[in-house]
Amino acid sequence: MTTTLTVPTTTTGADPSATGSAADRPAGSGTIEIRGLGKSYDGERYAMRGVDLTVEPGELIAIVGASGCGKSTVLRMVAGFEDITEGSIHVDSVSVTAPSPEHAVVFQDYGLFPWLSVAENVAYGLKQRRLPRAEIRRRTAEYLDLVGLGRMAASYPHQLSGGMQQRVAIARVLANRPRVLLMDEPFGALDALTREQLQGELIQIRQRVGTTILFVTHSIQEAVFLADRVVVMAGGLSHGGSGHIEDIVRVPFGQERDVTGAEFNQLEREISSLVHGKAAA
Ligand SMILES: Nc1ncnc2c1ncn2[C@@H]1O[C@H](COP(=O)(O)OP(=O)(O)OP(=O)(O)O)[C@@H](O)[C@H]1O
Repeated sequence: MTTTLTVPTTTTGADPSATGSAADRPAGSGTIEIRGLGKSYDGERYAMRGVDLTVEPGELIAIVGASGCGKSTVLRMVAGFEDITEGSIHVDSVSVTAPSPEHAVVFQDYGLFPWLSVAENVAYGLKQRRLPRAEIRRRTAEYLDLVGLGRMAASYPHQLSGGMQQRVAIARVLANRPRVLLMDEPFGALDALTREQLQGELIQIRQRVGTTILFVTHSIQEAVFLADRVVVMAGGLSHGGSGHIEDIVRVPFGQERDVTGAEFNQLEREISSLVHGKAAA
């Protein structure tokens, strides 16, 4: 990947001209506080344990780590899909106990309803929430425009490429104006070029809406390219212990991130060493 894109270093300020963005919310919205979080699936062994993390409003945090260390478990617990065995999660001081459009997830497999048009997919959650029709129409158009699919509103998912389907999935979640956006390997099913393109688009979307994002990825390069901080998880049941946070690495780069740059590659290597438990190169 040779892309050089503009990335905000501190992103608490959403584009104030963006209508319906997180900028509409009071200052300080979009905080995730995770304290002493642990999960046991069998009531005996902990898949992950002792996870402490505060995500600031507007921040993009990437979670990386070897398979089985508990990345998705953490994300699913923040989403409210999994019971918390020990510890707590709060989003804007509200305890997470169940799924909610306030902390919605974009998954790798898009999850669109094939029998609904693109616009109907985006409108679906808004209808469930019984928003007024005019508001549903307005938001659907606004968020489809945000992801560059305003002209595809009447199409059906099978008529779209994988990248376009994932953009619809992002629009559908953002139309609910969530406090936090959770993404579990969202670009993992895409070819390399489309993945690169969607990474760039996520940066632009983020600049528009300013939503806090928690992003799980297997790609260290993707993490360093997108994130303000990279959470490195390690361990896990297959290593005879519990998954845990090994380190949290701040990405010190400014607005331009060149994935071919020496400093970028050095940080990738350092994070890779943390993931694989080796001394930094
Ligand atoms: N529903 C479940 N029931 C029992 N064990 C589970 C369940 N979900 C996950 N686990 C176990 O919890 C541990 C952490 O799984 P998790 O999917 O969170 O890891 P991960 O870091 O996201 O892995 P990967 O990178 O492979 O997606 C693994 O040992 C896994 O087998």
